[in-house]
Amino acid sequence: MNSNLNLSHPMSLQQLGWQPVFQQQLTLEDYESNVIARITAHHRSSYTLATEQGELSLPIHQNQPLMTVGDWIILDANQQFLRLLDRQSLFSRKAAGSKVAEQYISANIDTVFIVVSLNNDFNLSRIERYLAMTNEAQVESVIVLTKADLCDDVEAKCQQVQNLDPMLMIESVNSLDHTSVQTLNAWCKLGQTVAFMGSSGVGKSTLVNTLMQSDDQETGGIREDDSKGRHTTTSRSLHCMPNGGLLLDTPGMRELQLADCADGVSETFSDIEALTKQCRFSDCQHQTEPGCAVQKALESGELEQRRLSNYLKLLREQARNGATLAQQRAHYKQLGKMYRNVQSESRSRKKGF
Ligand SMILES: Nc1nc2c(ncn2[C@@H]2O[C@H](COP(=O)(O)OP(=O)(O)OP(=O)(O)O)[C@@H](O)[C@H]2O)c(=O)[nH]1
Ligand SMILES: [Zn+2]
Repeated sequence: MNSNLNLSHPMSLQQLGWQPVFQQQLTLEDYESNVIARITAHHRSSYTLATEQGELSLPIHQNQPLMTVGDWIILDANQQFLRLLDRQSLFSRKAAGSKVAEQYISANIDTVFIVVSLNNDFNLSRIERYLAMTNEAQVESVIVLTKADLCDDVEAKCQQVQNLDPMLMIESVNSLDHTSVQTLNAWCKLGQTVAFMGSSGVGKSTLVNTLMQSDDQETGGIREDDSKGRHTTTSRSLHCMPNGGLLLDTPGMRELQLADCADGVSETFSDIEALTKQCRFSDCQHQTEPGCAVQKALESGELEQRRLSNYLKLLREQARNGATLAQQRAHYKQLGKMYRNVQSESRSRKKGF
């Protein structure tokens, strides 16, 4: 398979990730004169689209529906927006500071790899939370347990995860090892759209880099050659994988962490949250305080210790992931600044300043 496929070039619908289920949404006119396009990037005022004729840009207009990377749309022969095709799957989250506005993160992903490392990050409750998110988005998920090379009870841990659900697909890998990562290629076949999620440091970037490397090409990564043969980081969010699959990688997808699941935690542990409202002190830590309704429920057997521990743990993780998110944003900002500085420096040099 050619690893130099680039979404800016003309590609077949199948190569762009078209699935047979979308076919039934097409009209005769679509076949005859309209253009089928997939959104490959979402910019401030436009979308980048991939089509069978090559890349297009579509200005964002207020009478278009809310759309996101991965969406399939129909344009007329003059490349004007006609309609959005019904989605197979959608990741969304509530916009910060708002209770109603939804932000769309990605659409029409076939498989999400939930990446969890076999060392520090290994946590069944977290896996359950990610599964809740992928189920919500209606996406098939595969649990990828990384750092198998650093773990001496891989089998036992895989079994623990399998106990959550006998139907769950689980792969353990060493993300740095090309051969080990090959098992994931079963989900990255021609036209399959995949994405990665998981906490910071579990090995998502490493996995992506290893998977993007074909045997004959060392560059890997989500970089593409510009006309001068240099590597430039593309602003596109969909990338062709050596095996024919499409990788959907956006900051939004990477940031989809437990921090976005506060509601989910409250909902899952609504019994405990109800108890906390009955504690004598509003800032009760539910440890040794007098009049603690949570401790009382523990003593009476109404509440299981395991469940309480899990709840407190998820709350702590949420706080930690929230911090990581802020740190990540600062990091990206810094990178952007550095990149701009390098660019302006090289421009100055060219001008002979
Ligand atoms: N030994 C070993 N190290 C790994 C493995 N996967 C990742 N690492 C290392 O773990 C560190 C973190 O990996 P990353 O790929 O940056 O993790 P990430 O999930 O992309 O992290 P963020 O970019 O913060 O979201 C790096 O030093 C990797 O080399 C693995 O399977 N085995
Ligand atoms: Zn209490």
